[in-house]
Amino acid sequence: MTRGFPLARPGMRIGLLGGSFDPAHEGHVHITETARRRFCLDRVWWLVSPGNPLKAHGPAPLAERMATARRLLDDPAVIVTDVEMRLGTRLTADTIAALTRHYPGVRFVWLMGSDNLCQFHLWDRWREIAAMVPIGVLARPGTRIPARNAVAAQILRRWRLPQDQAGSLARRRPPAWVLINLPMKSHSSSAIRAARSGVAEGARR
Ligand SMILES: Nc1ncnc2c1ncn2[C@@H]1O[C@H](COP(=O)(O)OP(=O)(O)OP(=O)(O)O)[C@@H](O)[C@H]1O
Ligand SMILES: O=C(O)c1ccc[n+]([C@@H]2O[C@H](COP(=O)([O-])O)[C@@H](O)[C@H]2O)c1
Repeated sequence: MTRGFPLARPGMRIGLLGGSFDPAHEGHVHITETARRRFCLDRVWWLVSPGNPLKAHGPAPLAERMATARRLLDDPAVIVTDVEMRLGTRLTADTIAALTRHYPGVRFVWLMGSDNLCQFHLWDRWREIAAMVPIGVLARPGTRIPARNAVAAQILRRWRLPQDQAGSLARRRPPAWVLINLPMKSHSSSAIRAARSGVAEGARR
């Protein structure tokens, strides 16, 4: 196994939660716990991104974001990793292709909040992503209903599984996806950053 890469055995079901985690928050923890349970995952990897290809401004340094994420977690089944930086990939299609090559036999599931499903059709080679791995979508305040009618959701509608089949998602041959309704948490990294800069602004006055 390559140095710095998380360990995984063939047959394991691993959820991939990609994100800027700038910073990580309770919302991430909550959807991770729900995804683990509902999709019967052995592990969830938090792929701390070197930078979202669709976001104009770069995030805080990667090491800082990883350290904050690790402090927040209390579950050995959730691994915080900078594997995208190690692979040299930023685009999700490239990351998934590289991980599938590196970890033959591992069953990866891409995880995302419903806000991301709303703009999934803007991601690079999004149809390839849907053809490579099953996708688990977790409801997020404000986008639970819009996500059902999102462009990608419409195009992929015949591969959508009912929620009561979520436990089989990792075993499914892609395309396959599920939208999970859960008690939603409104935490967001941008709100945390805005609150911090408001505090810093106040302190300067
Ligand atoms: N409160 C939440 N409920 C559901 N999904 C969430 C929540 N917060 C984050 N996510 C999902 O977690 C993944 C990583 O999120 P990210 O690191 O971008 O945090 P964020 O809070 O969405 O950041 P920002 O506010 O800067 O956009 C994304 O798929 C996002 O949809
Ligand atoms: O590959 C793409 O085109 C693409 C476009 C937007 C977002 N993503 C990925 O989606 C994940 C969530 O991104 P973010 O910045 O909203 O946390 C993260 O892993 C990004 O790399 C990927």
